[in-house]
Parts: sequence; structure tokens; C-alpha cells
Amino acid sequence: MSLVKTIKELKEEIKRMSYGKDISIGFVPTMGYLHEGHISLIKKAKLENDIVVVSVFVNPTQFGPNEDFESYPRDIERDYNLSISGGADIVFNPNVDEMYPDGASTFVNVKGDITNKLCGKSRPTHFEGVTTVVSKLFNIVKPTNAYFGQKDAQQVAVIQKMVRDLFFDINIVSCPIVREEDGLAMSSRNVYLNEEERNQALILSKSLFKARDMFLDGERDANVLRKFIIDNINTKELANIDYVDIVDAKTLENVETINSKAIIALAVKFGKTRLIDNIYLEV
Ligand SMILES: Nc1ncnc2c1ncn2[C@@H]1O[C@H](COP(=O)(O)OP(=O)(O)OP(=O)(O)O)[C@@H](O)[C@H]1O
Ligand SMILES: CC(C)(CO)[C@@H](O)C(=O)[O-]
Ligand code: BAL
Repeated sequence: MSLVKTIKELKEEIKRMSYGKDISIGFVPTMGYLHEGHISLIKKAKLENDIVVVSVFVNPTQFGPNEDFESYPRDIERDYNLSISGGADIVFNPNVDEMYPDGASTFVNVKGDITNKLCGKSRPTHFEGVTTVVSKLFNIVKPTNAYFGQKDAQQVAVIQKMVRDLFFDINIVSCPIVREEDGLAMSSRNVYLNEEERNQALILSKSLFKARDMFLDGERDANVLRKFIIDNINTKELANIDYVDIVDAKTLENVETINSKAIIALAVKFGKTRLIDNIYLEV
């Protein structure tokens, strides 16, 4: 079990743990301030691989100029202990200079609708930051399997596309959303919410669950479901909708009639805190 800060140390540690054998490496990239959602990814990785590497790195290139890079919650000691008790073997916690020694000059960019819509619309440089840092991390860790949460459904789709397009020999594993008991999707940013915002934010999961019930009862018109969710969220005075969209689960194209696996995805601000959530609809 170890906490490493440099790429050199990480590579040495992986080599030491592999005893010269061809072992499988499970990789869980995170921005830290871990919760049960992250731990579920680590536990799954532990079941499916010889060793598990968790990265904790708040990546500056995926934050816009007016976003929360500086204030993003950080606590590496707590993250290290939680990772290890979840089953991680190595926690990689580099600083910005280690990951960007020459500054941010080379980018990996997945172009097109898949990155321009949904979160990419209000965070126009976000996904190029994500694909750039994830490529760097993949090249450093060389994982067999990499684990991502469906809470960031667009991120999973974008990374799957990047892996296909660039022939990364890595299996991307998409893991279900872990929720608080009352339904709120777990997120490191939930700590920003005050009590009233936290209460009102419950409308997100409630509306998604109700819309899924309507779908299961036979409603296939995406506009009806979308309007239902928007109207519900707008009953909360602190909610400020960024988007509510119903998209094909693979391509993220908007759908009118739901005939194949789809995602209802949303982003809503409560005060200064932007929350995302989604739910899958299986035909
Ligand atoms: N509730 C959750 N259930 C399952 N996976 C999750 C959950 N929350 C985050 N993850 C996954 O954990 C990985 C690391 O995410 P990250 O560190 O950004 O956490 P986060 O809680 O999503 O933070 P943020 O508040 O920035 O959205 C991502 O693959 C993300 O999808
Ligand atoms: C994948 C990731 C760790 C890249 O910084 C981040 O976007 C996240 O935590 O989801
Ligand atoms: N999990 C998403 C990371 C971000 O919002 O930057």
C-alpha cells in the first residue's frame, strides 16, 4: 500500500508489485474528496484486477476560468485512507507540475456533438481537459481496466470514443450511480450546498425517478418526459436549470421517441453549486 507523488515512483511501485509477472491493473481516476461513489469503483476494480491504482488529481485544464478549481475540496490524507480501505494498492497524487511539466501545450480533443452538447455547452473547454489528463494518466498507469461512474454519463461516452479512436488497449468499465439514502447522487461538490439548497436539490432524483416510472408505464415521447422534469424542477425557487435532455445512450444524439436505450441527463445549479444527475431508460 503506498501513496506516491511522482510518475517515477508510481512506475517503480507498479513494477515492484507485479514481481515481473504480467498482471492486470485496475485504474480509478478521481479528483479526490472521496465518497461512496468513488469507493464503489475501487471495490469493483479490486474484484476484477490483480492490483488497483487510484489517482487523486484536481485537473486544472478541465475547469473553466470562472469555475471552482481553487476551491475544489481537497483532503489527501482522508482520500488515501478511504482508498486503501476500499481495496486500492497505490494512490497516485501528483501535483500540477508533475502532470503538466511544460504547461498545458498538447491536448487530446474528441470533436463533435458528443463533446459540444450537454455539459460541453456550458463548459466548452471541459472535455478536452478531461480527455487530455485521462490520456496522460492512461499512458502513465497503463491499466488493463479503467473505472468510471455513470453519474458523469457524458464523460464515459467521450472516454469510450477516445479509447476507440486512439486505439488505447484499455477496457472502460462504466459503474452505476451511488446515491444518498434520500436519492441525491453522491458528489464531492455536495459539500458546497447549504441546508436549503441540499433539500431543494432532492427534486433532481425525484423527478428522474418519476419520469422513469412514466416511461415504464409506456410513455415514449421524450418531450413529455422532458417537460415533466423541467416543470418539477422549476417548482424549486433555488434551482437554475442548465439543461434537461433525453439522448441516445451511445451516441448522445437527442431523441424524440424513445425506441432504444436512452439517458435522461440534467445539470442544475443550486446557488453556486452545479449538480449533474441522470437515469438510464431501457426499452
Ligand atoms: N455518485 C457516484 N456514483 C458512482 N460514481 C461516481 C459518483 N460520483 C462520482 N463518481 C465517479 O467517480 C469518478 C471520479 O469523479 P470525481 O472525483 O469528479 O467525483 P465527483 O463526486 O463526481 O465530483 P464532482 O463533484 O466534481 O462532480 C468519476 O468516474 C465519477 O463519475
Ligand atoms: C476523470 C477525471 C478524474 C479526470 O480529471 C475527472 O473528470 C473526474 O473525476 O470525473
Ligand atoms: N466528475 C466531473 C469532474 C468535473 O466536474 O470537473
